[in-house]
Amino acid sequence: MTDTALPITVGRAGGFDELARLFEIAFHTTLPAETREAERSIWEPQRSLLVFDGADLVASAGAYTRELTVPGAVVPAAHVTMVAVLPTHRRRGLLTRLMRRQLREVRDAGREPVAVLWASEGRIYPRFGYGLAAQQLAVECTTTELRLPAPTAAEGRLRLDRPAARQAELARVYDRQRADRPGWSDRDDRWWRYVLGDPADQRDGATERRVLLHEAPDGEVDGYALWRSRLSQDAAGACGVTIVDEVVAENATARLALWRLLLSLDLTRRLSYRGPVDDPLLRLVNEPRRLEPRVSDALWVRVVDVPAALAARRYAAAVDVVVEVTDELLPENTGRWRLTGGPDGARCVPTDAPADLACDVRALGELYLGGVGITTLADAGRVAELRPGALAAADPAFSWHRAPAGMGVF
Ligand SMILES: CC(=O)SCCNC(=O)CCNC(=O)[C@H](O)C(C)(C)COP(=O)(O)OP(=O)(O)OC[C@H]1O[C@@H](n2cnc3c(N)ncnc32)[C@H](O)[C@@H]1OP(=O)(O)O
Repeated sequence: MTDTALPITVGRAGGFDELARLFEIAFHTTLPAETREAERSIWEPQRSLLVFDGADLVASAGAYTRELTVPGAVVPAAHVTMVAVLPTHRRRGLLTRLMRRQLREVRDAGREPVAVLWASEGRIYPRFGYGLAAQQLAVECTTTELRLPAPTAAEGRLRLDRPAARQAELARVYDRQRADRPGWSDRDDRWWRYVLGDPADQRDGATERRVLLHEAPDGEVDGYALWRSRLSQDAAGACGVTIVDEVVAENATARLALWRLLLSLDLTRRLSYRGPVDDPLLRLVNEPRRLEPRVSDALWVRVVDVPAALAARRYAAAVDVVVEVTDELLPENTGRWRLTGGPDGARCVPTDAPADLACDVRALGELYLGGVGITTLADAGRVAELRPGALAAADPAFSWHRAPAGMGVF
């Protein structure tokens, strides 16, 4: 059943509290005051699409205006968020209408070639052309079984501080790394305040968040970790958990020093951490299986403008391929596109030439950050090879030297 009776309206400044109420019901939660203020601080009312039934807000879909690192480039990307439909109004097509409207607006504005999101459930977004572009490694492990290599001689030093006091240094390290980390989003001052905000009502019995900084021998900060801990006791004594939210290191020395401390904190026995699927931690510890890594979903990418998106990223090897794309929601994307390029740049133009490969727009989203091979998608029946050899030729070009990773749910 499709509910076309209720109109879609645009959010207004001052309207956050009714959105918060919808969010609380749809996500089975309460937003205590501090968290609510943090969410309000980043909300963009003009990008908030809302559906009212009488006076009641019953559905929403929003977006943040941010940049996303993609292989070899940084592109504007609609960061889709706050998607919720009231239980009394679900499965009537409201989300479908909101997604169509949102994609149409992003496309027509012509500024953002892709949209990106973290999904609460993986089955919601493929029908709207979103592909799972980045996975993450979830680590919940016992640290006492793990050993790291000895530090190198000129290691630098570690310092502890309050994250907010070090925002400028964290931003510098993050920005230097961001350029080559597909899936990371930019953080302006407002976003840094949000990321470092650490509302007391969200700590779930753990400490406030701390920052561990690594300083190179010349005193420059070249790595940091945001972490907190939660102490607990069992019959044998203290068995706290170290909860690591973010590790950003500019070199192997800094990374090793940070992890050596995080994995060996007194009174802790366990670690909780989310990282990229190619996280160097897997290569640092002496017993990788003891990290008990689990792969789960991270970023979903929706290619909104096929030629603009494909031309915006870089390719690891020379590529010259004609792709036949289908897109039910944004028909301008449907057609044959010739992509040429390589590590220094790319072009993507419409063509009448025969296609080498065929796929839907969701598969393009999956491929976009270089997190999965075209051959893998072909093996899953999601990309068709129309010219023998086309897959093997295109596969190395679409890959990237770093696995994509999402940096924080938005
Ligand atoms: C980026 C983010 O914000 S992610 C957060 C998403 N929000 C949530 O998870 C909050 C709780 N859930 C909800 O608010 C709603 O159930 C939503 C937003 C997921 C779905 O909204 P609805 O208005 O019910 O979706 P809509 O009616 O348009 O459904 C479209 C289709 O998707 C299917 N679908 C929608 N949500 C789900 C789901 N969670 N699981 C399985 N199928 C789903 C519907 O069955 C329907 O399929 P059909 O066309 O074959 O009948």
